[in-house]
Amino acid sequence: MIEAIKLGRTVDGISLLSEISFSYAAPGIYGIIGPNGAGKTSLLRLLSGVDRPTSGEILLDGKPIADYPRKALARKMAVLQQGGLPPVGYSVEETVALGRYPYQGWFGDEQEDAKPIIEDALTRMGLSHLRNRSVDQLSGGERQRAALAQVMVQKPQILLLDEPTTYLDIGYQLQLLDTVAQWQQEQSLTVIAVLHDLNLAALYCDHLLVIKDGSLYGAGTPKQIVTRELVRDVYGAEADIIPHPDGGAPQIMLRPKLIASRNRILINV
Ligand SMILES: Nc1ncnc2c1ncn2[C@@H]1O[C@H](COP(=O)(O)OP(=O)(O)OP(=O)(O)O)[C@@H](O)[C@H]1O
Repeated sequence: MIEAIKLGRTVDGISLLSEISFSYAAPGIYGIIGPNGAGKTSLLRLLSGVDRPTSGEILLDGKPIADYPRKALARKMAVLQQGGLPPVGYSVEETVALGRYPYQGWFGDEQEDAKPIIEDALTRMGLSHLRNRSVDQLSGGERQRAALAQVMVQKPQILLLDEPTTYLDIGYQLQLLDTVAQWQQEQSLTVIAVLHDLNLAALYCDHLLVIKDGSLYGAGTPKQIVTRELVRDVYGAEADIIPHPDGGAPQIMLRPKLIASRNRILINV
């Protein structure tokens, strides 16, 4: 269980986040949405323990996150950073294996045999054939999949994802989110994901948190949250909302101001 209590963060006198509270007790996929600069990444950095809140606190299974030693925290929580892995010169397999560090002693030894765990992650992410390739020779999408394989072998209970579909084409966006959703169900994970694409957020998330100007704008199921009013108030855009044919998740049909007149011109050409 992860609980945020009146979280706030101020940097150099500027408030980035204020009074953010929520509590995720059950496993599921929890999305964080909001416009550019709203404070989504800042919130994720607080949840992961990278940054400290200037007010409020985060409890992980009832204990303040700041009280967890680094490796103990890493056994509970893994983070897929925005942009995935830095392009360092390790092979894909070595990079994925780095995810086992919370289980290793001083000399890199560990009690469990990690090989099958690493093998499983490489297979699931379609990386087996690239195992010996240097990470800096991967495409952006392959690097993102290697980053997910790395956090998979970390075997967390909570997975934080910051824009996991960046760099991915639509096929790989679905593949990555399907993998996360399957993994979430198999392991009863709590996934907290910052997502820009509202249609994907509505399709994959059980619950959405909307951040606007550093404050909580709304929270609820995708059907409650993804509305015409949200698109207008939060993003300043006009849209129709259409239920997805499979399951009815709300999907956004954007209505740019110029498109109607532009279409008329194109029809006349
Ligand atoms: N260390 C910092 N010092 C000062 N301002 C910061 C710092 N980190 C972030 N900000 C500012 O805080 C605001 C929120 O940033 P954040 O990255 O959390 O937004 P975001 O919702 O993730 O945005 P995006 O969707 O564009 O990635 C932005 O205006 C950003 O410029």
